[in-house]
Amino acid sequence: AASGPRHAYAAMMSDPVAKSQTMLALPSNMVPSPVTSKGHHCSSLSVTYITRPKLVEVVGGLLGVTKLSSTCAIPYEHSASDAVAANNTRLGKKIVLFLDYDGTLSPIVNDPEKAFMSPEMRAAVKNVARFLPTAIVSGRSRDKVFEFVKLKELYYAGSHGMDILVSSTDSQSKTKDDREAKPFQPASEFLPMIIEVNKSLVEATQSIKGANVENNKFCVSVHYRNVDKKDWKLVAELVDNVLKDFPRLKLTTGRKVLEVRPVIDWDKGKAVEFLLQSLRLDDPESVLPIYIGDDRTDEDAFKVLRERNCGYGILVSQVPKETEAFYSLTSPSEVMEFLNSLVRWKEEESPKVHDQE
Ligand SMILES: O=P(O)(O)OC[C@H]1O[C@H](O[C@H]2O[C@H](CO)[C@@H](O)[C@H](O)[C@H]2O)[C@H](O)[C@@H](O)[C@@H]1O
Repeated sequence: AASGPRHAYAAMMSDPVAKSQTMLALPSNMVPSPVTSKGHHCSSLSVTYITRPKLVEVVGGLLGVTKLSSTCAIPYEHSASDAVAANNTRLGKKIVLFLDYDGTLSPIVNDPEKAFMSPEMRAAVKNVARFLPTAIVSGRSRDKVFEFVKLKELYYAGSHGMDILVSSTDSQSKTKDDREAKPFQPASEFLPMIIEVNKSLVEATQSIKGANVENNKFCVSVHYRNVDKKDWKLVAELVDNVLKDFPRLKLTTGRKVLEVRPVIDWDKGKAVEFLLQSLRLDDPESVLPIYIGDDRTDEDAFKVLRERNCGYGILVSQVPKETEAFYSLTSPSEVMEFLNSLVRWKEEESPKVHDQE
């Protein structure tokens, strides 16, 4: 999913939201039912599409409470053997949560510097992290996303997973130097190049009203949300022109944003695999990863979970989209409700933990 069209304008136009508002209407025959996809172990359909299950179905399905109407719902067969394990889900698995930031924990706003999460959302994330290992996986730089989230108890993967901090006490590595947490940065050699391309992109787009370049440490975002639509093509051409001098950088797209990043084979999906391994949570028999995200780059993570047949992607979207996710929620506020549902369920499951606090 992360490898898109080579040219910026083609990438912009392949974004269904950018193309046409008329595409966004939800067909009446698609409400509400679960997501299905080709290639999954329990799918009998050949087309990937997403529809909108009710929040209660998402929560119920993931917690093994409510049986969904689809053959692609939940692997209930695990419940009998595993339910006795302490601190586990009703499916007998420990849930690990991966959360994208923009559009998932915070609403999309015009100014990327003002994409604050609400205090209520922060409380929900803090609460859920009391019970479940929780990681933020963002396209922002790790420092920037931490400034927004401000929760020390989480794991953070910034720059689309190219900057991951796992505390040494949680990681597999046991050498004495590991007392200090060290970030895992697979694109570190690209740092000087990213500084250079950031400068070139700022210069190239400075005359375009509303264009905004954001340095995300190992990748750069060129925002066109506030650019007059007639100038989108120009923005794309300018970005393409800059990239001619940087053959080791590639382009991906997000929501009204062109993302410039190293050509290395690393994305949010790889970051999820890395975190699961580092946290020793990569046993699919005992761990159920859940990844919630709204963007195209989150598809890499949904795909990893689907292909490993070990967890569930939840797409945050108000409109039907092709996706590798398994469920969808419509907005950050539904994400918050979902997190609060997880907390309530964990509190019911382990009243002693709750009472002690
Ligand atoms: O992986 P994410 O955490 O979702 O980051 C993806 C991009 O998110 C931000 O841009 C998006 O949100 C902005 C604030 O709501 C909005 O103005 C912009 O149009 C969206 O694309 C962030 O600013 C980018 O750098 C990230 O690449």
